[in-house]
Amino acid sequence: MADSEHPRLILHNFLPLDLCKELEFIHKSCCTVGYRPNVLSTTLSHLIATNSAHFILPIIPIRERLREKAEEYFGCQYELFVEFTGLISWCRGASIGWHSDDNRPYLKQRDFAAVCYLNSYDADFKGGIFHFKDGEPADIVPMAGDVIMYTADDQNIHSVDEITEGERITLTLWFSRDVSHDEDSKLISSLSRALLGVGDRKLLSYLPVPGSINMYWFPPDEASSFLSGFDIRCGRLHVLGFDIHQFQKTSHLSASDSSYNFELLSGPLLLARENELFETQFLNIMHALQLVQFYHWKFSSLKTKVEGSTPTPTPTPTPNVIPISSNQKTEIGHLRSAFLKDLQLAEGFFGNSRPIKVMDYGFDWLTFSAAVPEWECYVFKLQKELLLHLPHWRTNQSIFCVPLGHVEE
Ligand SMILES: O=C(O)CCC(=O)C(=O)O
Ligand SMILES: [Fe+2]
Repeated sequence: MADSEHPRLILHNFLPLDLCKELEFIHKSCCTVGYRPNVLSTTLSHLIATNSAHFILPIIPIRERLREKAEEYFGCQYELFVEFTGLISWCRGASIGWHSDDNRPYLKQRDFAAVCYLNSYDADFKGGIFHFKDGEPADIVPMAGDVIMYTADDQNIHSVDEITEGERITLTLWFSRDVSHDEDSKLISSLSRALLGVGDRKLLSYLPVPGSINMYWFPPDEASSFLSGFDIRCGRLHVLGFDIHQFQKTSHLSASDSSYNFELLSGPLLLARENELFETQFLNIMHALQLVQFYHWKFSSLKTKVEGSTPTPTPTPTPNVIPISSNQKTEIGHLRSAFLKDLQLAEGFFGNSRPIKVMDYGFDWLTFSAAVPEWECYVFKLQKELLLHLPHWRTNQSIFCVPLGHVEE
């Protein structure tokens, strides 16, 4: 498949599709504006910093398998450290010209790259084809579950075509032979700090806390004034048909008073859709977004449950939905114009993808409200697993899968 001048490896169907969907959910719930134009990213350190460290867990087994695969294929058994792990998405307009991945003085420690495609060309986005400058295979059409690995030096100069529609999502890792660039030790110390005393506030510990507002503003150079562009979290909610409403109205909203409005995203919120308000309170914008993304991820199974066609139908609570008053409608409109200054830009950035059309087709609040307890179970289980893993990670100063057997629900 590869020659010795261009060491590279292509693995088809390396990741199961349900895992790809899970990672997509994590990214769409937690990402910030990224390191390149029109790129969004979710780093492991950001997950830790925003009280979402439990989302690291689904990534750990893949990370381990990829490191083993790289060591085996490139002939460096037990020599590699993970230098960086991140979920990365490229939205409309993103591209990268010919480059090697170690092409900056501060990137010289990078020896190998692994890119896992979490969604597919054509079905989920257009453009975004990967090209190697020399050697075979030359062109890689991203397909969910496939992985490419290559040396980070100039034996594997590559480029990615511009994304013209949709959002192209990857899990990307770089490996280094240099232990001083091992990300594990840094992650373990921030994890230890973040989870200190977690036992005392167990019930709150899996609820996300937003990072600073400018991390979520697109384009990033507008984040000093917030006069144009949009908040990516509100943008994601908007393209899925949701608006936000302030839980408790404390004073008259002014769309021009941005600092007041931005604090509002860190406080309790309600979700609205068309002419209805869902009365379940969310802790902040991250919490609301996570629920919407979870609903989106689990849509089919939630729908099946609610419709009672499973052998043991789960009883679902009646959703607390009320009609929106005209005052509330005005307030919702104010929030929308404060956080989505450029509505068209937001729609173009995230829009036109298949799952959005699927959701439009079958939305109902009953199914949505069924997502709330399911989401709680899911994050609580991850949180428990994390707390069981952490002592082992601390002892070994390494992040790895600990065979813990069945973790109680
Ligand atoms: O996402 C890809 O296919 C490759 C991205 C890339 O070349 C990079 O991030 O350096
Ligand atoms: Fe690259």
